[in-house]
Amino acid sequence: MIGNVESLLPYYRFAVNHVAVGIHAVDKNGRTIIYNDKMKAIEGLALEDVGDRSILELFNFEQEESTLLKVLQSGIEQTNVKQTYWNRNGTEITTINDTYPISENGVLIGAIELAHDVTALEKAVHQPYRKNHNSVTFSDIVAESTQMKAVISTAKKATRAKLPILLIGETGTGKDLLAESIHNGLVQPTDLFYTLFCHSSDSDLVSRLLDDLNDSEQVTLFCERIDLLSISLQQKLLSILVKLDVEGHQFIASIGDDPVELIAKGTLLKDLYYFFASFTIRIPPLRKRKEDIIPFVTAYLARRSERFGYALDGITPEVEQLFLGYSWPGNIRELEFLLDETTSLATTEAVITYDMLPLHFRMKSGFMIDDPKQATDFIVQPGKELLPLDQFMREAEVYYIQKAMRHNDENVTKTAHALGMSRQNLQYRLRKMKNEGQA
Ligand SMILES: Nc1ncnc2c1ncn2[C@@H]1O[C@H](COP(=O)(O)OP(=O)(O)OP(=O)(O)O)[C@@H](O)[C@H]1O
Repeated sequence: MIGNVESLLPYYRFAVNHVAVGIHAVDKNGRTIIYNDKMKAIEGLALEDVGDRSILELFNFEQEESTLLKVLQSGIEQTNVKQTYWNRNGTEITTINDTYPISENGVLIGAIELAHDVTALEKAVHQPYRKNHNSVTFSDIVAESTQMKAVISTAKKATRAKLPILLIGETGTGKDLLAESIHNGLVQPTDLFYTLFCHSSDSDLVSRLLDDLNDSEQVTLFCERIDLLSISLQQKLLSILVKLDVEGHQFIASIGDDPVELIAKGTLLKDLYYFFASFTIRIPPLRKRKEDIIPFVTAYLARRSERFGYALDGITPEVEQLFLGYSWPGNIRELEFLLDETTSLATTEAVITYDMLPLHFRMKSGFMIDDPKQATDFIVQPGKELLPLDQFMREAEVYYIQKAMRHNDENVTKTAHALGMSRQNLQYRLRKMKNEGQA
């Protein structure tokens, strides 16, 4: 250090308040002693607010969730910890924190937290393509399977055809993404991409269409999920489309099921279907193109680590097998949400393991194995003799209880609660497993 501490104080003060990292230091009683400008900006508080109060009073988190307090109590540093909480103004904050104990002459005197604000990034990654990028293109679409490659190649032809386009696919298969990519790839570009969200309960939305679309502009009108509009609104939409149908506009619509079935059920107006049906693209559900699952996971993790600098860059073979076996009724959207949920809890892990997956998914993926052959393979292995049922059930019970205990940090009370049994009952089974050498 050059110069004495006193003369350096103004420099330290300046540095602390201009650095882009939130700094919060507390003394050994948990009282705030440093709270810099960036931290105020992150947490929406002022030093006067922080003054004499302890951390617990200021924020709505439980004692065990405050890393500053944990470090103060344990004396052990905690780095790369992600925290999402609501401050006293009710604002949601997500930070990645490094928290260190501060000691002098071997005695713990306080703790300091360095917080990187990732609130905005966290929100942005939720809808990674559509909300983030101004301009989604075909290269943003994961398409490893032959079916998806065919979809992209047909969609590219549609950019030249100057015909209305109908996108057919289950929820979450990527119809919106494809519509935007088509718009951005149009050989004769339009001025505006306008989405008509047909699942809004606002019945005026169709009426407003004519006012919203300015005569002078050429528009790509994407009518999202026309099958969710009432038949009378579909009639109204068709009459507007016919009026608008002049050279230069591009019309795209999407539906969530087979059009013949929708028409038969009375949820899709035949004439509206004919208006769009000149160029039809079917996006298959994810369970029919499993080759896209792992590439999507890889692309998702790469994008995330690029943004946050996380180490998480893969999944274990066990998770891969589970993902490939599951039927994904919510398609890519369901996979994306699952990855959001799993990675938002990750801290320093390098790969996603089975134990990191949310319990609801582990439960349901156990029952919703898509391929019955694969489901059988877990239990009935070729070339192996079948176990008697009661032995199989005993082994399954041991396996399930061990997993449940691990998931609940070996806490008997929590595990018993999660398994819907009494503490005594679980303790009895654990003792029995131990005596039989299974735990
Ligand atoms: N092939 C893909 N590659 C990358 N991301 C995808 C792909 N398919 C879907 N997604 C992502 O999955 C999410 C759901 O996609 P999208 O909203 O386009 O589905 P959709 O078929 O329009 O669903 P809905 O019918 O419910 O509106 C989006 O975040 C989208 O970016």
